[in-house]
Amino acid sequence: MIIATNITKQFGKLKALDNVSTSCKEGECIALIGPNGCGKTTLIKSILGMVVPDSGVITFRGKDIKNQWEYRDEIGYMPQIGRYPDNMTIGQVLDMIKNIRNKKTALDEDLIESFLLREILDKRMKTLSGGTRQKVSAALAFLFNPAVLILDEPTAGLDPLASEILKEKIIKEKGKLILITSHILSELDDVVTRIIYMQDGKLLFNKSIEDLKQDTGEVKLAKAIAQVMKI
Ligand SMILES: Nc1ncnc2c1ncn2[C@@H]1O[C@H](COP(=O)(O)OP(=O)(O)OP(=O)(O)O)[C@@H](O)[C@H]1O
Repeated sequence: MIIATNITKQFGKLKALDNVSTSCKEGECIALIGPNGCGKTTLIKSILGMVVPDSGVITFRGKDIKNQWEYRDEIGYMPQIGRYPDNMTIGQVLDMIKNIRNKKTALDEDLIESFLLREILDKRMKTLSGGTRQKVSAALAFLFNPAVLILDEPTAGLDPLASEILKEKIIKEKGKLILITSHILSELDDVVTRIIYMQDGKLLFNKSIEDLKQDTGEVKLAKAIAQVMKI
């Protein structure tokens, strides 16, 4: 569904992405992990067309995404830090995005309900706590029932109950392509089917969970990855 081939992106002297290649299929839930600054968000933003790679090709359903935008209709994106117009209320933000997307099919308002956002629709974005802002971002990512979900640190800032609600929602979306970055590996245990580990802009390994657990003899994802990193 998404294929990245030899993607390189340099910011000044820093190689944020160094010849990264990978492919992501429908139905996969891929965890993109690695230390701070290893290039995860840059890779995600390259897929979204928010960062233009210096070289390499990214295709979506077989079509080069360069200078394209329609493919983004099929993607729900939850950024690490959602930025919204300060003076707009949650309700106005939701309406604005609905207008921009102008989608005729049914909306998925599960998260609006389960995060109880409907009760605070008239709260202005500038007054929201970090976690509530994250809930708005999550609700927007799922709202248009996209075929692809790209979630950048989705549970950062969410309380345990909200994290669990979001995790349950991700599990419910099985069949879609889900790309998720997280530093909290224990959270990904029941969700993820494949792990991509990045370091210094390079893709260090790319393995299915079964292979990873079999290779290491570990059941817990965090321990399995720790084993691989020691080799
Ligand atoms: N627009 C930019 N201009 C300059 N440098 C950038 C820019 N965006 C990212 N970088 C740098 O590229 C590197 C990769 O950043 P990126 O945000 O992709 O890392 P990350 O793996 O997502 O990190 P984290 O886990 O902290 O979210 C970092 O060193 C970062 O400072």
